[in-house]
Amino acid sequence: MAKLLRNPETLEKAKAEIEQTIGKGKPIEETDIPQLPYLQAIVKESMRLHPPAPLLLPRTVETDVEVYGYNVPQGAQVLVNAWAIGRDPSVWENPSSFMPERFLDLDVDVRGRDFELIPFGAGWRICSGLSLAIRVVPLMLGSLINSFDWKLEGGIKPEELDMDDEFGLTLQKAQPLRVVPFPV
Ligand code: HEM
Repeated sequence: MAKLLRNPETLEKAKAEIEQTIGKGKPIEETDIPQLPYLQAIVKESMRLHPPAPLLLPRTVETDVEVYGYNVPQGAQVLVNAWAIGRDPSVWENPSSFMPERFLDLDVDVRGRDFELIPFGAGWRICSGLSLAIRVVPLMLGSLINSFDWKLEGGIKPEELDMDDEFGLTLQKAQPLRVVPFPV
């Protein structure tokens, strides 16, 4: 929601997609999500820039291994920086720009298959709530977009909205998002 209020033209495009596909103000069902590629692209782009678990979960190396010329000894604790991977300029064009459009023609998924986008981790210990989350997050976001018009509180302009992250085991928005909903 913060990304959309910071980028009103993206919010308008998402709204238009939902209105054309489902109808203004109508409730969205889980089965509608595959028909909403732009909404899904917004979720991917938000997770690329702000992965909720920025360092995934720590791993311990079982045996000595060499990775790209680096020796990683048995017993070492390894943290995978999904936040940095999502902003790597050698992988992503204009990495810090919020551009959901980049995913419309890009076959990159969040299910742990494409290592450039791993908000749910990958491998044996991949998030076990992934199937639930990838259904619920677009459903929730789409419902918020289609049920209300949104305004930033206190006359704040979109470009003034603070988008800093606060780092920890999970990633939080440094400043809370304050918005006023208006029923459509
Ligand atoms: C947008 C929502 C979510 C995100 C981005 C997310 C992300 C993650 C990440 C990054 C990990 C660590 C994976 C790794 O280190 O490779 C993880 C683990 C886990 N997640 Fe999620 N998660 C989400 C929602 C959920 C939900 C809804 C549930 C449960 C209903 C859940 C349950 C778990 C569990 C149990 C683990 C530990 C798995 C293990 O260590 O074997 N997550 N999640």
